[in-house]
Amino acid sequence: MSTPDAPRAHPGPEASEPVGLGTHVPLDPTAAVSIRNLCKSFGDKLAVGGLSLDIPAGSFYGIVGPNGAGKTTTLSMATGLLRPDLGHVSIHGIDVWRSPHEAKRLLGVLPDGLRLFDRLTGAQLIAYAGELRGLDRDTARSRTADLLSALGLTEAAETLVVDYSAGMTKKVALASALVHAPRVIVLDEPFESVDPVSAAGIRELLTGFVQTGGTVVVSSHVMDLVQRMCSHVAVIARGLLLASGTVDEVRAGESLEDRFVQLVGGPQATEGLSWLQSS
Ligand SMILES: Nc1ncnc2c1ncn2[C@@H]1O[C@H](COP(=O)(O)OP(=O)(O)OP(=O)(O)O)[C@@H](O)[C@H]1O
Repeated sequence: MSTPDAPRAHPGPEASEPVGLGTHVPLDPTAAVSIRNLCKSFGDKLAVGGLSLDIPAGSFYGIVGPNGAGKTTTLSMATGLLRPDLGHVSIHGIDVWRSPHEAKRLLGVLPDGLRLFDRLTGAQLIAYAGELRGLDRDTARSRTADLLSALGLTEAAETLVVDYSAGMTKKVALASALVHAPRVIVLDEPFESVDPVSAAGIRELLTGFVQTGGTVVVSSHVMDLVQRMCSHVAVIARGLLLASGTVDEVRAGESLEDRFVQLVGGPQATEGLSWLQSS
């Protein structure tokens, strides 16, 4: 069996066949996140069709794929938010669906489209999230102040979350996911709606987390960002894993964006939109 951070596949440009670990390979307890044969359908729609992946501890792992590829569904199942039809996931060796409380203690999750208690102030929301995760009040408050400062939200600490902009809401949700000091942070599109300065601050925070041994898993559509920020990447499409490994292994000498387009298929034809041409 290959090591957790070995490349899982290097399919050629013509290949878009699913790759990955066989369903018989057991969960890897040394991986930060180990996923085996995850499947999920919504009615007739197969969203995730048997996906297996090991995310090494200490990696900054990007999950990329076109719209509707199954990224959110996979991350939701991997973090205990959505029950899989089939398959297993462990976080540092703890089975997410057999021991959800234990596994969730290790996880900080920023889901896509998260609903927050937006009638609380930013400071109240983060401290509340900390207390829900078992922190005592003083620790929750002092970590809240640290996070507000790190994310540039100190001035908005006493503002109701309902009055936050989209980017500020994203940042306060991120702070709420970090306050209990998880070992693995999973973020679905964390930079959406976030201005470039705030995005740089979030990147710095996440990079620092990885440097101290934590693991970050992030889904994104921005290939350039993933190429610069992540150590590893998995490409998924149609609910299947197409390639995974270190960013350099997956992009194989090309830009990640070019490699991504080769793997998932070229741009959609726009000939049918001739009526949209201005001349
Ligand atoms: N609750 C749901 N009910 C029905 N279909 C769903 C549901 N959630 C996801 N799907 C379908 O499953 C497929 C995968 O969706 P998912 O949201 O996981 O993709 P994604 O890769 O995160 O997409 P995007 O990049 O656009 O956010 C899509 O075809 C989507 O329409």
